[in-house]
Amino acid sequence: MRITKLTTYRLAPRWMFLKIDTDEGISGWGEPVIEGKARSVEAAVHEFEPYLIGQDPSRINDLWQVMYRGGFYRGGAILMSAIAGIDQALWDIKGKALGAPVYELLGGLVRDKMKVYSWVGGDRPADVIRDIKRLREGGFDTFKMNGSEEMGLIDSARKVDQAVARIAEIREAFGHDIEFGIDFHGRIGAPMAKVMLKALEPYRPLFVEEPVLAEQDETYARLAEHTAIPLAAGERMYSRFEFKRVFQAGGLSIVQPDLSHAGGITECLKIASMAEAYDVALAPHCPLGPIALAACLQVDFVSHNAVLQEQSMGIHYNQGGELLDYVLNKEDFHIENGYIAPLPKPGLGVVVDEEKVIEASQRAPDWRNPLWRHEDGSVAEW
Ligand SMILES: O=C(O)[C@H](O)[C@@H](O)[C@@H](O)[C@H](O)CO
Ligand SMILES: [Mg+2]
Repeated sequence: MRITKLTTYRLAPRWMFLKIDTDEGISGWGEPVIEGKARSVEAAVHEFEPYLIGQDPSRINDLWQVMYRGGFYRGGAILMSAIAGIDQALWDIKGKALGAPVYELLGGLVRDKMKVYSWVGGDRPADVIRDIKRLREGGFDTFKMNGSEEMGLIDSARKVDQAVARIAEIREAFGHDIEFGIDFHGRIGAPMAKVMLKALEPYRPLFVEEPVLAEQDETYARLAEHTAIPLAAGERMYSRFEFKRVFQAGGLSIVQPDLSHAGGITECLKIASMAEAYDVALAPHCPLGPIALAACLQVDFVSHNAVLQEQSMGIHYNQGGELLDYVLNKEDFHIENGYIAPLPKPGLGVVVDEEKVIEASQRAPDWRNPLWRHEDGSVAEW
């Protein structure tokens, strides 16, 4: 079998799908994207074409190394996302060619069902309690929400208290019938992270995510010494070479590689195994589309340390497109009591509605993340 063609489709809300065709009529789908920079990833995917066209798609390990090492310069959000989507599509082809779901090719299931959580609230969260009530009716008992709005490197007790009061209210409304993680998007620097974690501790969140930015990963170990709350990060780390630093330094209890950002299934399996050796849990990041989610699930279902799976149903980013809009086998993605079963179909397990994808890609918006500024006019982390 030989690779004949790579076709990319940018789609609402902020996704990109990749279709890889072969000369034997089997095609695979991947989702290479960085939110807000879809066109850059698209260019990177097509720059890999000369390395891929005419090659045997079954040699995923070799093609991965060719893409990673063959260009001299490597790593980073754009290149690793391009490799990620290509890698997913190659696994999809392999599974379809062999007539088996990818998790079977990886040694088989390590669990029967995977815990998923739901996002609640937006970037400036309000009405969270009402939304949690609604989502609980759909079976969810685990949630993630943003922890604060913009915060200065040194900021007021008032701002900390505001953020904490909301969490306190949620805990009081639901007691320990629900679990929630709090995502700070790196909005608080190291000095305020210490204050915030201490104030949040009595409310026992499941985890606190990106209390500080990934580029300050040396801080995680110090923060972890001051808090009993498990710390999570990883959506902005792109390879095992970056993850190795946080494993060695310690501090993270949960790593969150993104299957569409960190080199795909091939790379994330390795990151998952490294995490297991350090007793660190895995919770793949996935505020993206169905192919990205299917790729995450392949890794979850073969990784003993996978504890939680993010998914984007109803997420505030999904404006103009929902998780299953381009999926024909929607029933396979059914979530029951907060769990999803292994996707049964060969390959990644997603039957893509290609006609709809082609049609919708004609009017794809260019999603951009908001630019926030502090009161004094300086740029804030969003
Ligand atoms: O944990 C999450 O889902 C993320 O922090 C998510 O909110 C962002 O990564 C967003 O996708 C950036 O455009
Ligand atoms: Mg996050």
